[in-house]
Amino acid sequence: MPMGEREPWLVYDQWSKTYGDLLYFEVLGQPFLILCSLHRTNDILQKRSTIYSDRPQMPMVVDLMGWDFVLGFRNYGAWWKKQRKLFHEYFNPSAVTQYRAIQLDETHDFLRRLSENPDDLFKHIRLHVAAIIQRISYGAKVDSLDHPFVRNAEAALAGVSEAGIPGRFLVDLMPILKYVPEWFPGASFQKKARVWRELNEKMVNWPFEAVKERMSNGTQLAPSIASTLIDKLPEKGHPDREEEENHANKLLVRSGASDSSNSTLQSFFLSMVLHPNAMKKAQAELDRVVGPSRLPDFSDRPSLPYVSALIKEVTRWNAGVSLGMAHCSSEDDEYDGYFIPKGTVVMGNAWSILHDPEAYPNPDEFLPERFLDLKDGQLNPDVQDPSCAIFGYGRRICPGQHLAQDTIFITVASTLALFNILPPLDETVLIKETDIRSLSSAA
Ligand code: HEM
Repeated sequence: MPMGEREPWLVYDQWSKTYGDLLYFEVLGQPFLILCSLHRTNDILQKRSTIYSDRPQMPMVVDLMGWDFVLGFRNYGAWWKKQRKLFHEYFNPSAVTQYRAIQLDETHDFLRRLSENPDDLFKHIRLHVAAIIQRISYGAKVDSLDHPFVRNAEAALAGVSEAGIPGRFLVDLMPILKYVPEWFPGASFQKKARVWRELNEKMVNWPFEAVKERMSNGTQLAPSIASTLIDKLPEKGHPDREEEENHANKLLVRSGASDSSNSTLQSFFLSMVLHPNAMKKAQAELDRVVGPSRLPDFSDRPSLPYVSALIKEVTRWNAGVSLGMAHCSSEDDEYDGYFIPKGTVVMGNAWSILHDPEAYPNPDEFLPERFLDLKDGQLNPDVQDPSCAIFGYGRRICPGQHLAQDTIFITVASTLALFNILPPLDETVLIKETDIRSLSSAA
């Protein structure tokens, strides 16, 4: 497959070297604007966020599959603002600290699974990320990918991943087709949309209804965001009850499903296989700070600058979400002498930003040290943090980033404290052998 199909950010990055950091083109009359530097994302998506915070039309995903309620796909407006505010209440930097005990506990389960069966690394990562988010959202302990909530959510998300590929369905290019009935010859996309919509509705309602039921029969033991939201709902029969409940169960959908923490953790394992020296330096720091008789905790984070630098370098070097989610302009605009029409699809190219040699000398090299002040070994605040691009931009910036950063930190630190990550012994798996280090009794 040519590079452009799988990795368009690399193509845009190459184009930007010839044509500049502002790329504009049209496909079948649809204008696209690709921003290939932090200067451009700041100017457009940040400083002009009042008109660059909408999402592009996606008739298949949004209208036919019913993803219109999901914060990430919702158009910029009153419903989105209310959801976003509610999301912030439960996922702001101080709110997420209350979930750390869950993250720690789930990380220890992850380590146990990894030591029992290292061949299933990718499955363990998926389960780990899903288990944390399900427990925080619904108070449900999930210990298998076969858990019905997880299976259903993964199937629903697989649908949205397929349908979200631009041009995959003709209806995205000709929205009028959304009115064609399912029985009409050639309208098989309607049947697919119906099946995915059903999975989707189940993903929204099923876990939330389960919490309601457990609360009413007194079996909801663990607190969760869902139970807090349900407690705060107006009394039954109150005129606002339906709308509030609607907001409450939709809030958890993005968080209840999988997220990009998955790809970041995969990228971490890959980076360690390719860069054993960086792994050894992080392990030496863990040995010094945490010692051999316990596993790392969140309180160790300030004393682990090399581990923090290594995590930043993992996200910079191989950014999993290089084009992020597309924004869309809601008004005509003029910028730097150029006219940008209303309805332009705008994307920040995180790859270009995170491989800018001005900000990161020798950008293709994996060098955690670039984030450290070499005089004292502490994190250097003057080096651009990769979170300026990996979590998106402006008003749409990822509201789950604080939770994600905690999950990544505790998983990486604990894994490095316990295991050596070795290269594959054959080409079918990423790591064939994990070598348990000195802490095997502590997990
Ligand atoms: C390493 C992990 C993660 C990465 C790299 C990541 C990255 C992103 C990116 C690039 C966007 C699009 C931002 C934009 O449009 O400019 C986004 C949106 C979003 N993310 Fe994350 N994310 C991560 C984890 C999470 C988690 C754990 C949650 C939930 C707890 C979450 C919830 C959301 C939501 C709700 C949106 C949509 C925001 C909106 O459209 O207003 N993310 N994320």
